[in-house]
Amino acid sequence: MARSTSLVTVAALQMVSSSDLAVNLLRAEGLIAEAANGGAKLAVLPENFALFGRQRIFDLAVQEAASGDLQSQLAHLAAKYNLTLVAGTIPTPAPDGRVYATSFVYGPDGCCLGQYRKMHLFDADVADAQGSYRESDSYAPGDDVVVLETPFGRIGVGICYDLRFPELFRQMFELKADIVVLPSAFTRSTGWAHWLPLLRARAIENQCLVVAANQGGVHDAKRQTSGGSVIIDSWGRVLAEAGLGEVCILADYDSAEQNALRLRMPVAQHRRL
Ligand SMILES: O=C(O)CNC(=O)[C@H](CS)NC(=O)CCC(=O)C(=O)O
Repeated sequence: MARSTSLVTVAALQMVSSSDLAVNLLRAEGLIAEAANGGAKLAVLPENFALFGRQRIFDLAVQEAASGDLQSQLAHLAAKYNLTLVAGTIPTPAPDGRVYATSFVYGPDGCCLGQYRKMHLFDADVADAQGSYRESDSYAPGDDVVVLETPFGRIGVGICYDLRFPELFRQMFELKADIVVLPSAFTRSTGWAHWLPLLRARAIENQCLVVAANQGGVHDAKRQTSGGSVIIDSWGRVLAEAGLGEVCILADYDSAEQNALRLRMPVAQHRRL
C-alpha cells in the first residue's frame, strides 16, 4: 500500500560522547547513516555530541570561528544522507569570552537553515557525583526563540535545561511550530525523575511532535546522563524510546493527524493569557 503523504520518518540519535572529537564525529555519522537507512528525513543529535566535557570547548569555539571546519562537516553529512540535521550543540564564541551552546540546523542540500543558542543555563545543585553544575561559568545564554521552516513542518529548537521553561515552547507554538527538537545532556538523577513527564507535557500542551535526543551513559567518573531519548506525538503518545547507550530511534510523524487534532481541540484559540 502506498505510504500516506502526510508521514515523515524522524530520528533521535542518542550518544555517549567523550572528549575525543574525532571518535564522536565518527559515531555521529554512524547513527546518521542508520537514520537515513531507516528512511529518516529529520535527524536530531544530542547536546555536546561532538565534544563532552568542559576542557576544550573554548579551543573548539575559537577554532570553529576561524575555520568553520566542524560546521562544514555537519553540512556535508546532512547532504550526504539527504536529511535535515539538527546538529546537537557545539560551542561558538560569545562576545564576553564565554561560549554559546549553539544548535545548527542543516537542510538536505547542506545549507544551514538557522541556529539556536541555548537560553536557559543549568546552574543547579544535583544529588549526583558531580553535585554542582554551573553552566553559566563557561556558557553565555542566547536571546532568541527559533522556529525554522522545512518542507515537512516548522521546527522549534530547544536545548536540554530549556525543557523546564514551558514559556519558551509556548512562544514556539505562537510562531507556529509543528515539531519541537530538544538536543540534551540531562543528568541521570534529574532525567530519570523529570525528563519524560516534562517532554510529554510540552508535546500535549503545544500539540506538536517532540523529538528529544539525549546523551545516555557514563562519560567520566562524575558524569552520567539519563538516556531515554524519545519521540512523542501531539497526543502525548511515546512513539519510540531508547534506553541507555548509543542508539538511533525512529518514528513516523503524521502531520495530517496532528492538524486534525488541532482542529478538534483548538487550544491555540482558547488561550486567555
Ligand atoms: O556540560 C556538558 O559537558 C554538557 N552540557 C550539559 O550537560 C548541560 C549543561 S551542564 N546539561 C543540562 O543542561 C542538564 C539539564 C538537566 O539535567 C536538568 O534540567 O535536570
